[in-house]
Amino acid sequence: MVTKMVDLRSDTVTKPTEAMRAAMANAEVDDDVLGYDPSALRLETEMAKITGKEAGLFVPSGTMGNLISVLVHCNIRGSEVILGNNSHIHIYENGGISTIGGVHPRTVKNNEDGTMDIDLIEAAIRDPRGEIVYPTTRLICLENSQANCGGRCLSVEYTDKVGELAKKHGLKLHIDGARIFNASVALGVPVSRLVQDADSVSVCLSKGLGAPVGSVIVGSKSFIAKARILRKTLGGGMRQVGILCAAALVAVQENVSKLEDDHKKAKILAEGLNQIKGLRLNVAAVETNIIYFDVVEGAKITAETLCKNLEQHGILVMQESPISIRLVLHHQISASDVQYTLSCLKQALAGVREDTGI
Ligand SMILES: Cc1ncc(COP(=O)(O)O)c(C=O)c1O
Ligand SMILES: C[C@@H](O)[C@H](N)C(=O)O
Repeated sequence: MVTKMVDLRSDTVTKPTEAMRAAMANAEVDDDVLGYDPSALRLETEMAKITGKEAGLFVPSGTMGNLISVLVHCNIRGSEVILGNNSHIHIYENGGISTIGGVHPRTVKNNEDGTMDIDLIEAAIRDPRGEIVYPTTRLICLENSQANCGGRCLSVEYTDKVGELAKKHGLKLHIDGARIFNASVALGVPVSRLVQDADSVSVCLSKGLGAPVGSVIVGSKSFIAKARILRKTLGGGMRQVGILCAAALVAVQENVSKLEDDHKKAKILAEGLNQIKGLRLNVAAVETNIIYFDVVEGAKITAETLCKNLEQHGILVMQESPISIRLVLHHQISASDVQYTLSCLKQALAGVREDTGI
């Protein structure tokens, strides 16, 4: 009988803390579509201040935050956005920028470190002289930290270079900052400096910060005014949303300081995984709270079987491919959970044949 649950599927799985529940129960609320919900206004003001932008807008999800941002910047038919081939917007958002917004994606290969080569981004920008045949490039999207590359952090120097490139070509820059706080903590750079050149940022409160719901888009006042209208168009306008914003405010106030511990636990887990025969990963690539590892050919177990084995021991993980598994740390994973996970993995891989050369 499983006596312990260790949920490493994602940092989206956290449950609201008692402080969040109390804040929700006592939240000051009003009609947010009419622009009067005091808790929403407080959260939006706080997020604008933290990110160094003029204004913010609470949205139900990071997916909607990215969609609204892209559609505001690319509001003319035939617009094209340059984004990573391994980006969340391109892979996990149902192609919403195209299916809903009619925006054409132009992907550039994400490097292992989450970046896209600057020269390849520039080469992807359409030549205006070809406008009779080409879409028109209007936006560049970055993702920091870059989830599918293993939670890798984009440096402030790199982000500034992309910002300069966007300005040089009259383009806008959006940052999918679902985990921008993780990047800020890992790099030791304030969020406001990391996103300084961005025209818009979508920040998830429901990931490492542990809020039950929501994201905040930040940008200029005029950008946010357009985003507010589009949020309503998409059905994201909510009434007494202060109930959710009150929990999100607690998350911002109480959980940013816990992110460093998430990263430390991820590193300890990665180093432990690296000692287990049959598993392969790059420990140096673990910069924040996300770990990807492979179950190598020749190990006596497949990734699928290993996930089932772990589940039988109360450990939930995400299988990402026939051989790779993702683990995501968050503030509700303890140091003993990390050790328990390692002991279950060691047990599952015990007896890997020496001749596998792994
Ligand atoms: C990098 C990144 N961007 C955006 C999202 C979308 O957020 P949501 O799940 O709230 O739609 C996620 C994950 O959920 C993500 O990992
Ligand atoms: C899978 C993806 O959509 C989600 N953002 C996660 O990282 O869990």
